[in-house]
Amino acid sequence: EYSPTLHATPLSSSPSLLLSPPSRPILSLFTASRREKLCCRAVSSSASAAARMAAEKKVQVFDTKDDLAADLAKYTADLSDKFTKERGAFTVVLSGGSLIDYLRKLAEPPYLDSVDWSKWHVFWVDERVVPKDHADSNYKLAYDGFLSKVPILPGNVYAINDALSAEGAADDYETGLKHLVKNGVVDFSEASGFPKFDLMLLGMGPDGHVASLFPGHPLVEEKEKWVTFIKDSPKPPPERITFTFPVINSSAYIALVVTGTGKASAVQKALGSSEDSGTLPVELVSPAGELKWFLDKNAASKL
Ligand SMILES: O=C(O)[C@H](O)[C@@H](O)[C@H](O)[C@H](O)COP(=O)(O)O
Repeated sequence: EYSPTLHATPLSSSPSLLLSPPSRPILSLFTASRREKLCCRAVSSSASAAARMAAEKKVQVFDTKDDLAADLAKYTADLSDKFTKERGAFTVVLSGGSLIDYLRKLAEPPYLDSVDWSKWHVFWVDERVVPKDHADSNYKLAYDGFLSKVPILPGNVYAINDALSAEGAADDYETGLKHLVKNGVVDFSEASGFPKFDLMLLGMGPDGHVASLFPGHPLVEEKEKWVTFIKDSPKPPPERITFTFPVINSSAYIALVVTGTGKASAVQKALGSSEDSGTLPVELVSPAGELKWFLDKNAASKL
């Protein structure tokens, strides 16, 4: 049995969420519709270890945000089919931020009907410690922009227990994950000793943070916990819970979705042949499985 405290509030009994206006993508900002792969190749040819790692990364740059969203939807739907067939379940980990908007095409044909949504289990790589109907809640962001538009079972949506403190919510989430690993819903990596999610959808901040793992913060070094908490996040709100790097890096697939000029320097550090590479949290994203970067041309402008 799943841990009841890990279950999201049933969506149908959450009137404040149902009444919230859906967050709509501002499509008019994205003018071009022609899809153009500016690059779909390994970046870097230097002989250093870091460059070799970069060369193994898959990087795709899209001309428009709409093109990125179309490809991300196909990528996610293909993995949903694969894991549904292989494991009978598909575990998907969401971030907050702009990522949710890029999932919008999954809630449209053909995916709305072709994806077996009943097999989806949805988690958060990080969550702000606020009520689920609060404007800062990553759950609310995902519900308004994605979850309310697709038939995922409410019992398969694992939000934090928002009645607890940051520390309590992190412990509770980790305990819930342990149950889900035990009953086989979430896969387990024998190699790392950490849960192995099928697909993690990550965003990145302009400072190179992923999840709520910020540059220079000791949480970046966490090696034992699955889920931990932060009370001094430099990005508001300050109190959050977050998956740790060992969990992130045990994933079967990670999509890093990064757009906008404000991210170009961090992208350059992570993927280019920059001298001071290795200092950003995003550079520690190095899964046992596949890592694919989805960039728009602005984020890729310094490569
Ligand atoms: O809760 C959060 O704050 C997010 O999970 C965070 O890690 C986010 O993914 C990045 O900050 C990128 O956000 P943007 O894509 O909005 O820049």
